[in-house]
Amino acid sequence: MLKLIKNGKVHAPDYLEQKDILLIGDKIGYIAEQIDEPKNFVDIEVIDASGKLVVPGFIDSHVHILGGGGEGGFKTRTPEIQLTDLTRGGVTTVVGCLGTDGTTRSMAGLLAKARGLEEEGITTFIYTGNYAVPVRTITGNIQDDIIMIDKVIGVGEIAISDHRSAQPTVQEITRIAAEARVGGILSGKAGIVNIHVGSGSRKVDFLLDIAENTEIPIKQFVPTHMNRNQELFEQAIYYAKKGGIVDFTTSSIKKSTDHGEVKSSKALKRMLEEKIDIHQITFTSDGQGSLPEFDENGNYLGLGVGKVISLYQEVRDAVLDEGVAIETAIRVITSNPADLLKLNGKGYIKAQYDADLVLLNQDDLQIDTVIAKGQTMILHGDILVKGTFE
Ligand SMILES: CC(C)C[C@H](NC(=O)C[C@H](N)C(=O)O)C(=O)O
Ligand SMILES: [Zn+2]
Ligand SMILES: [Zn+2]
Repeated sequence: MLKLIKNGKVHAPDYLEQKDILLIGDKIGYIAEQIDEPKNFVDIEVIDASGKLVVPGFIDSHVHILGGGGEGGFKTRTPEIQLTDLTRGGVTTVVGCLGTDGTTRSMAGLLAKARGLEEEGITTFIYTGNYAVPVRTITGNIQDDIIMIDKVIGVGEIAISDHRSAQPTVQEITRIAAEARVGGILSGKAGIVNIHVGSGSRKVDFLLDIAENTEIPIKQFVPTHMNRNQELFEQAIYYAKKGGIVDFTTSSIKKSTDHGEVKSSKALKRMLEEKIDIHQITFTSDGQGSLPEFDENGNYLGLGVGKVISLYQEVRDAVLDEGVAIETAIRVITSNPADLLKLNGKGYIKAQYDADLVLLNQDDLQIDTVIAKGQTMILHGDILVKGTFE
């Protein structure tokens, strides 16, 4: 199947100005000043991108695709994701994870859901484990999961500094990172440890300790929710200046009880003002994850549900409200997760890369068209492909 995307302003994320892009099957074939349909040739679908920006498909590297939650009892177990929850947010690659509940949500279920979404048209990966330590794997061993199961790219989300964590020791987190790292090395994967950072006073002290006192590189960890309250966000700046990766959660509880969360778009702006390298920053949505609230004694107050749609909304706010350049801001949901998680063929508009693209209206930066693995999922605002049960 051939698709020709004409006249778009391309942010690959580097700005390539106006280019035509020829998609060949599920790959980007050619990018050139001008590509015209030959006469008397096979059928080519032409998409006119005049007045549009063309950017790489978005990567949401922390989504509870199987559903999550449960912190308020069984009725608060959140619903699993549907395909268009992802594609409406421009997401063409997702990394699924489990959270607090590793009993009624299993790794087998997470892998099956990831495979289901892949069959429905997007690219999926998963982290093995959930909040708990020891890590509940598929094969019984972290290294074996990463080496033997294609979709497993690392471990997570492992909870620290949280009243819902397993209260792991630094040694336990070190051992998990060591196993993930070697599993990654032996399989050509990132072997990243996705760390859930709670509201506890120890913040990411564990990770600074490990980076300081072991051979584990600081970039083996991706600590998420680093904008969940002001004091953690201040440490995020310090942690990034030590070379660490910082991930901000774009879904938000409106009235957060944690001394107020820092809106992701504002967090990004502040990090750039602090001269942090953009390549160390990612956004994830925590989609379908629960956003529970607890009082200072850890009593449950209520919960919301994360939304994938917030991922790009926060990037758009960073551009429109905080004055961050689009080719900078877009990196946090395209080339940065692709590079950090070693997602081959993802995150860039380049020949031979996967045909994952999003077209944005030039005037309001709203999502217009979404193409995943060469298939048009949304065209000029119309949803063309829905999930099996949508
Ligand atoms: C960052 C805050 C607002 C949300 C965050 N969500 C999760 O970690 C996922 C959730 N526990 C689940 O298992 O579905 C939290 O609970 O702290
Ligand atoms: Zn979390
Ligand atoms: Zn989560």
